[in-house]
Amino acid sequence: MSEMKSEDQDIGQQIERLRNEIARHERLYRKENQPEISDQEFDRMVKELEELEAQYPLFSSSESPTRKVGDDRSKGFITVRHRVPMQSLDNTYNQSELFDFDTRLKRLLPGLQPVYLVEPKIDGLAISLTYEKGRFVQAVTRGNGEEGDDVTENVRTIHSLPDRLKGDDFPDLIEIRGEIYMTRKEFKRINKEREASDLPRFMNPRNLASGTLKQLDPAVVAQRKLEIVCYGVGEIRGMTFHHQHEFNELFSAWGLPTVERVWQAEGIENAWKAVEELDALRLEFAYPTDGAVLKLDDLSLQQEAGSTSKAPRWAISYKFAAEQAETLLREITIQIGRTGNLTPVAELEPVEIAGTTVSRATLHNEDEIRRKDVREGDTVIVEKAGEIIPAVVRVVTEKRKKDSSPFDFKGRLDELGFEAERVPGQAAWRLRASDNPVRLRRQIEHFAGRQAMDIDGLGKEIVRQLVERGLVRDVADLYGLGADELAGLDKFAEKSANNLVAAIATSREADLWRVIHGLGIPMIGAEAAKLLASTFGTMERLTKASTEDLAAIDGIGPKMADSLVDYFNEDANRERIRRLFQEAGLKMESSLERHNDEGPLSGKTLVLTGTLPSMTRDEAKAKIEKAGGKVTGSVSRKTDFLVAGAEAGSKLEKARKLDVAILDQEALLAILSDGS
Ligand SMILES: NC(=O)c1ccc[n+]([C@@H]2O[C@H](COP(=O)([O-])OP(=O)(O)OC[C@H]3O[C@@H](n4cnc5c(N)ncnc54)[C@H](O)[C@@H]3O)[C@@H](O)[C@H]2O)c1
Repeated sequence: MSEMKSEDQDIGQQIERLRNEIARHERLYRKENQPEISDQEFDRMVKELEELEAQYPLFSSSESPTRKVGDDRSKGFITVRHRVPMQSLDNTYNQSELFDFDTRLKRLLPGLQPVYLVEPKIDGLAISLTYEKGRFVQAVTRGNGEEGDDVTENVRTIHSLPDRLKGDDFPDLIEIRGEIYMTRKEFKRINKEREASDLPRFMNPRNLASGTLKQLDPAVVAQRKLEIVCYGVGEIRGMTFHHQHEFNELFSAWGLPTVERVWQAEGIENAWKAVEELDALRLEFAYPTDGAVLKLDDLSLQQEAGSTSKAPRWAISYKFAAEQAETLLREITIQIGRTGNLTPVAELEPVEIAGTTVSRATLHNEDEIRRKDVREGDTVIVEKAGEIIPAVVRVVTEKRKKDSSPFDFKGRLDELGFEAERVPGQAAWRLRASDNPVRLRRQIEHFAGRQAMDIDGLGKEIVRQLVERGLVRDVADLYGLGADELAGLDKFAEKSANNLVAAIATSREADLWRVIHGLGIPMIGAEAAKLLASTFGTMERLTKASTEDLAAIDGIGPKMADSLVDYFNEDANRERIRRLFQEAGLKMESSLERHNDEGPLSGKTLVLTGTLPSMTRDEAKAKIEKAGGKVTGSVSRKTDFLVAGAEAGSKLEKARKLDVAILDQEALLAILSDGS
């Protein structure tokens, strides 16, 4: 009996761990647009959870990610309820499961002779567009399926989306369901531009499209070209349809962008042929695709089949698998990150995957190693998808050597002499001692990098020697280095030493955001560093900010705010910043759109709309910014004032709905004159 109990406990814990891990990846994917793992790996985790929940119904829960749609809602947007919920789709990567779907449907709908519609599965973000009497009125993201974010203003920047539908035969109201995406060409263009301005690249078109759609300023959205494809409907009032394929035909007639090719297939064998045809064609489409969607064409049969809490029973997506290869895992090494995070890495017998040679793959963390039971000397399946780093998918257990034993993560850290601890509530381990030489090296390399202080000539090899010889124990020591000390390093000429001293000296003038990013504060990348620099202007003000001040900034989440406050509370970090300022003489000021925190509008967010009697919008914007205010493009709960001129439209309505204070030109000028 007691044995049963402990087995139950183990399973319960396993399920809980898996749910937490899935929730973490959902957040990374949907809210931060920075997935760590491939979609296929994510789907495998969900499947594993589904199987466990089916086997142990005791632990099933309506809150489980297997029953709920992943949530994309974010701060700064108004939430809108969908008239008809937006669901997910069941998915499979395997042909026999696709045929099982057909069998299940036939069991559910006896006598069914299915006609399937096979459509490309666009890899973007789901969107619901409301048209009233042929006029576009609102765009809402999927959100949690029941309610999503109102992104109407951002969606209006999409040129290919008509404001008015063509023709004159429209329903009174229709929710059109589609997918927002970015073309590969536009993705490449933006990344190239970012590289030229020394900004980090985006990972893939989906992440970039998703980050763009959730920008609070439609002007930024307009600079990045988003596109849209429509394929389905939610609520319809005043028009009747009988088949799914009618939507595609009608959307084209209305001038809405649709998928260029759909297949109508009788029976699952023909549907499978269509899937194969689609796979051969899909790279020619303008949008990224990650699979095919099979839907019953007959709408009355769709209704009869119904849906689960997460997905319809009458449709399924077949996803095209990422490329995989089998190879030998020689050794598991531990990589030290700049924040002291310890990541296990699989050192592999080099193998060719998707045109590149792969010799290392991430194992993510201790829990992942345990979950997959990956051991040194195992034969493993490795996968590379898109631009995501290669990952070990599973072990080929039949090829496992008899004498192998499970990998002991903690034991390996002890062997390596790492003083480390598991970060509370996370799967990550982090070094406790900040003076670990490898961590110090990573910190200095990061500090000197192009994305941070941009110190030319301070490469990995020099850093290694500086640390080994004890010349640099902290980044602040770099500024005390003399040319003679540097000239003493191996293979380092006098001229290079002088150049390096000069480059280090120049970096004293670097903008504050480079210093913030260079410090290597966990979770704070270059983009966040820029936001912080432009908001606070000086390091002194930033270090005094409270968690609430920080979290109130658009683009700084609560976890980032906590991380900053933790960093500035640690004595060693305060001392580092003091030395950088007082001894090394770093300027630590920002010339990014400087913030006036004493002006009458300091800390306030304003939106301009309509025509003002005697000021252009640009003039008004400049005056507001000079007074310390910020001007954004759309009204949200964070807006303090709406400045409304003549012919103010939907923004005025929205401001009234949200109880945002409304100013006319006179009232604005009165506030501005308070400060002069
Ligand atoms: N890599 C990660 O860390 C990570 C994390 C979370 C989710 N994900 C990915 O997201 C998926 C879950 O997201 P999901 O619930 O949106 O499921 P999904 O993307 O697999 O399928 C449902 C969605 O497909 C879209 N779609 C595209 N073309 C369509 C068409 N022709 N007809 C109908 N719908 C179409 C719709 O937006 C719909 O909401 C996972 O399966 C995984 O692939 C990845």
